[in-house]
Amino acid sequence: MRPQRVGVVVNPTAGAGRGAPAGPRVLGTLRAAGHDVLDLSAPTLEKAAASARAAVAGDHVDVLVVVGGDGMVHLGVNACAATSVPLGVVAVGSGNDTATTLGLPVHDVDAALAVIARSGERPRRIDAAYATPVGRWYVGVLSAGLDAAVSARASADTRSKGSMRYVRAVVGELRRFRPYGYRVVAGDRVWEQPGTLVAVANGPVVGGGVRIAPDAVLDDGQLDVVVARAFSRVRAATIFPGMYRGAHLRTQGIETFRSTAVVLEATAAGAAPPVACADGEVLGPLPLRVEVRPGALLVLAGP
Ligand SMILES: Nc1ncnc2c1ncn2[C@@H]1O[C@H](COP(=O)(O)OP(=O)(O)OP(=O)(O)O)[C@@H](O)[C@H]1O
Repeated sequence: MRPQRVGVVVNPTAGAGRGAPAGPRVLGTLRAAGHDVLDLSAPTLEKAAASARAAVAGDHVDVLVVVGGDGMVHLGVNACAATSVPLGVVAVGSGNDTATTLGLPVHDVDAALAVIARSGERPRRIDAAYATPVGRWYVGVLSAGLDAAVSARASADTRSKGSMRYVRAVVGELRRFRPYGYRVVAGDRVWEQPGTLVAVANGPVVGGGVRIAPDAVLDDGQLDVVVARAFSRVRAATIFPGMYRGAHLRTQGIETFRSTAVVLEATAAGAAPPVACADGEVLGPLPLRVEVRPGALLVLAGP
């Protein structure tokens, strides 16, 4: 990559603190390569997102590099989508689902920087999904089902550590689970019933390796919608492990369909669906409309 203006956003808390040492290494390596590096990091996610967006929108950077997990990719997507500024990813998070899907190095700062340097002149164009009325982009998966409730509970749990936090969240949400009332409209297809899960996938993976939409492709101009009917708590718990391999799609009552736009609504036929999250970050409550914007994002991910 020829010397240019590179904006960098570091999440020092990513990957249980992996982001902290990765930050100075990324900044130092890029500066040593002759780039004009602008550190856009901030003490909070909101401030970092605002400074990244302002730098891209104000034409202060030619490239944006995020250092962290899927949440930082989400931040980068929301700054770079529908612009000509490509996004580079140094994946040091806990899940790194988007980096994995893009075939990027994970937990290897030097290898990630090498990919960024190599792809600088030839970024890859991928689709991004745009959700309204929240006005947010995402690249991975939007979830508005039991998995979203679990991840919201896990993020709110500040007492438990590491994977214990996730285990507690699964147990807690399964205990209180009652099927949610959904109406999903995708093209001329309407799916309306009490259900366990609704996901709108641009990429295939969510939640640190769960292959929720194994056939989703980042640059096919389509969204893969995955819906699951109302399952009992026990049945939901037995289906879950197979989701890491995508085996859930063989389960009766779980369907998938493709569309370029999807509307998700809550109905009174079940409990209120959880607040939706996308790329692992909270997005907002239903109703939501999601539309794929083909080729809206440039990523430094090699050819
Ligand atoms: N200074 C900061 N800048 C950005 N995000 C921050 C900051 N401090 C804390 N965070 C939190 O970090 C979260 C994003 O974490 P990120 O996704 O980068 O890493 P991770 O959670 O370890 O990885 P993954 O999402 O891949 O599992 C945000 O939701 C935000 O709340």
